[in-house]
Amino acid sequence: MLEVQHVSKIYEGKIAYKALTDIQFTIEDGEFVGIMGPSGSGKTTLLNMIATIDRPTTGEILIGNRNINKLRKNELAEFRRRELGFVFQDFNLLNTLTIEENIVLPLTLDGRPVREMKQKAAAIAERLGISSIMNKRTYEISGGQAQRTAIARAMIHSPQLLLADEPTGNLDSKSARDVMEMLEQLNQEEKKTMMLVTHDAVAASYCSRVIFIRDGHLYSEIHRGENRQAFFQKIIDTLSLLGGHSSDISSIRV
Ligand SMILES: Nc1ncnc2c1ncn2[C@@H]1O[C@H](COP(=O)(O)OP(=O)(O)OP(=O)(O)O)[C@@H](O)[C@H]1O
Repeated sequence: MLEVQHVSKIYEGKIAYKALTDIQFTIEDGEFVGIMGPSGSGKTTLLNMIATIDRPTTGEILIGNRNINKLRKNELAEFRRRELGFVFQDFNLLNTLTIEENIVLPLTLDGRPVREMKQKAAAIAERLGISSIMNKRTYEISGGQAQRTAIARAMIHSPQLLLADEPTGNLDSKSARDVMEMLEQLNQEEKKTMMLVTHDAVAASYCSRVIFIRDGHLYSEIHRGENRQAFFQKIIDTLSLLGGHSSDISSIRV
């Protein structure tokens, strides 16, 4: 599904900075993978390249067997809109629209018929437990509901790959857990392929695999297995070996 092949990234400037060095990994169809690492380790840089927002200096990225670095600008925009879904820390919802209008936005951009949009929105809202807030505005809903809305919007066009950047960053621990359980369910029951960048070890413990990067290098990866609590502990242990600031490691709230 996703192949990151020998990817390096140098930010040119007065002093060139190598943010990523020879990163190589694969995400299979239906996997749920977390990316962790100390602040400045290159997580956002990596995500931006997979999101087709930025390009590697060397190396290739393939999504569903398509080499995204070979797509032209207009092809890229379409690829991003149709094949990828995005969930961000600050939800990125439009305040002037209702929840339903926010959810159908990707289909609106693709010019789909209104009836089809409403049907799809109703189905996904039901799935995510937000049917009752469809006519509300963004300022009338909670953070957890806002993130569920953002997930609904990211999934409504059935993208190949869902990318999430600190999706629990602005949520209290209860809402964070709800959102992660939702993502876990979408992954397990509907086999959605997901990649999540996070500082939050609890959020990462819902993934099936976590890849750690340090100073722009791949450091290690660990697999979850059956027990999420044990996986959380393994994540904490790896983070402490990785170093970085203690603020990078979220407080313990399994
Ligand atoms: N546009 C840019 N130009 C130059 N250097 C950059 C640019 N963007 C990021 N960097 C540098 O590349 C390194 C990796 O940054 P990146 O944002 O990918 O880290 P990160 O792991 O996402 O950090 P955080 O967890 O704090 O968000 C950092 O040292 C950063 O200063």
